[in-house]
Amino acid sequence: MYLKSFSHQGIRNLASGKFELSPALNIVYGENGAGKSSLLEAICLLTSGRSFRTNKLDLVTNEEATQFIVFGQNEEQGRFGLNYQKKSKTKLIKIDGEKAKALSSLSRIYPTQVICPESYHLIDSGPSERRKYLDWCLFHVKHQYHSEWKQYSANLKQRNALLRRSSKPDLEQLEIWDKLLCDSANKVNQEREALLLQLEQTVLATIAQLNIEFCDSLTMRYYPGHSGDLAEKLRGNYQSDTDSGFTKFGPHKADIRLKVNGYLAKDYLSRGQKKILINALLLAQTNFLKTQTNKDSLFIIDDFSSELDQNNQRELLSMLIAQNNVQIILSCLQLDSLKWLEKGYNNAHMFHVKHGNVTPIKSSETY
Ligand SMILES: Nc1ncnc2c1ncn2[C@@H]1O[C@H](COP(=O)(O)OP(=O)(O)OP(=O)(O)O)[C@@H](O)[C@H]1O
Repeated sequence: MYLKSFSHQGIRNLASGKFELSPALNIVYGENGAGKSSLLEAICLLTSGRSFRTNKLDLVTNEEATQFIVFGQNEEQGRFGLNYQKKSKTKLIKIDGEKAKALSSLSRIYPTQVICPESYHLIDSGPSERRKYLDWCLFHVKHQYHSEWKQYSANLKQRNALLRRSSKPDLEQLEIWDKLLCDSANKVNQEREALLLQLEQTVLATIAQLNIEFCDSLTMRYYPGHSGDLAEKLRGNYQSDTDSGFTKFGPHKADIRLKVNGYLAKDYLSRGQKKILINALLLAQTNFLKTQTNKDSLFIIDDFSSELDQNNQRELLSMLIAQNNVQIILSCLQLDSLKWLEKGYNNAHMFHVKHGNVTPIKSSETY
């Protein structure tokens, strides 16, 4: 299954448009400021309900427009889309003529991976990016996980509300909420830990396929957001949790400890090496998903040539193309850097972007 066609209206500097996509490789090219990232962002909004550049949808909406609309079509769902209204801040999601409540119904259709300058947060930033990485897999692989996580979040919210009610801990009430929180935390931790063990094997296999020797010794370990027993940890911190009005320990603070040669990847690897590892981590997720659920993925790569050197670009793109389960949409400034692809850029669908206008171009005319 792949995204066959895509249409957009009211997105940043882009003029409205509709075009057909290739199930394999799609190349978006054009000068700086033409609108390439905006186009990729629009596709990402359709397939994940989110932008990879901002969480403020007002910024994505054309400055003179009151709304944006993105629509796509595939064989299974028919037409599906997202409409955002700037004034009321409402999002309307439609899948095959039916209204859907949550953005998650869009992201279930196409598991979407994005490689962009912000992807590097996965290694360099705090734990939340790594939790997202793990939860992304769980979301697509284990359907019950979404409700288990929602249950944990609801319990956490209640406990935090209780902490804020008074400057003295309400011991009786806290005990009740701790029990519920620990039960739901156990479920979340068990799912995450089990999945990470499996995922680590796929990551190592992908690293071997991509010949990333500096990552031979990579380990991925789950840290559940506390040491020792969670119930005890919570009990030992009643006063400090009440002072801050926030629960300090639990799966909402979990992390994946990524280590190479025994050191944290963020402290040990060079910037270039981190980029290569992140690509392998994302590619591994895609492979994992295929083996677990038979689902195909969409891979969005923004500003392809600036992110990796020529050799690594080739390794990554060749491997993505060889997957057969990945639809690729990449943007670049110039096509020269992709001339190593087979004649006609592997029959890619090509899109030239100029001053916000997207024009499909025959690949044979540009090669
Ligand atoms: N809400 C908006 N409304 C109208 N135009 C916008 C809006 N947000 C950004 N722009 C403009 O859209 C243009 C396209 O930006 P975009 O980042 O998509 O370009 P790009 O082709 O990816 O450029 P680069 O190669 O330099 O990364 C920019 O000139 C930007 O100022």
